[in-house]
Amino acid sequence: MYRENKNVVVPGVTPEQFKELREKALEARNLSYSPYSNFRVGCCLLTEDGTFVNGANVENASYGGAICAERTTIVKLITSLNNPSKRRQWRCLAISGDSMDTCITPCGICRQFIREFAPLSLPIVMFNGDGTKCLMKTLEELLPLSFGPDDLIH
Ligand SMILES: O=c1ccn([C@H]2C[C@H](O)[C@@H](CO)O2)c(=O)[nH]1
Ligand SMILES: [Zn+2]
Repeated sequence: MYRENKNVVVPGVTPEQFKELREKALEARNLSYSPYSNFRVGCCLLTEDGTFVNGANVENASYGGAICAERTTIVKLITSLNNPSKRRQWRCLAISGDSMDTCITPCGICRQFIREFAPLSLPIVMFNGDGTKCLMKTLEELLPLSFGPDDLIH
């Protein structure tokens, strides 16, 4: 099920960019504020112009207020852009948890949040704790038959 990292080829992502995505997703866990779950998650998003945006999960004393690493990262990207046409120019999204055995996968809310901006073909790379294992799926594979902005046109 999991692939050896060295064999992973992500469409549209150079091997150098892949290494950087992995490093930044793992490193971003250090930014996590997760005193309630003690479950750190890091994320890194690569855009079409080669920009890397990172983020981590931010929890709250009112537990339901937690924001996942993926949504932190996406909100950082969207609110950093002056040019709205860049909002949808995503190349790859990578995430990492601390588990060495399993590769973390995005929750349902985050899958839908990614769906708002990314193409269905977006590669999503999911790493284990030290980046030696990873899973790669497209957004469409993680969120089949999805509902998105275009569906609101009536
Ligand atoms: O893909 C995931 C899954 C969980 N979390 C966070 C939310 C919460 O802070 C903690 C435990 O669910 O992990 C993420 O950031 N991303
Ligand atoms: Zn989530």
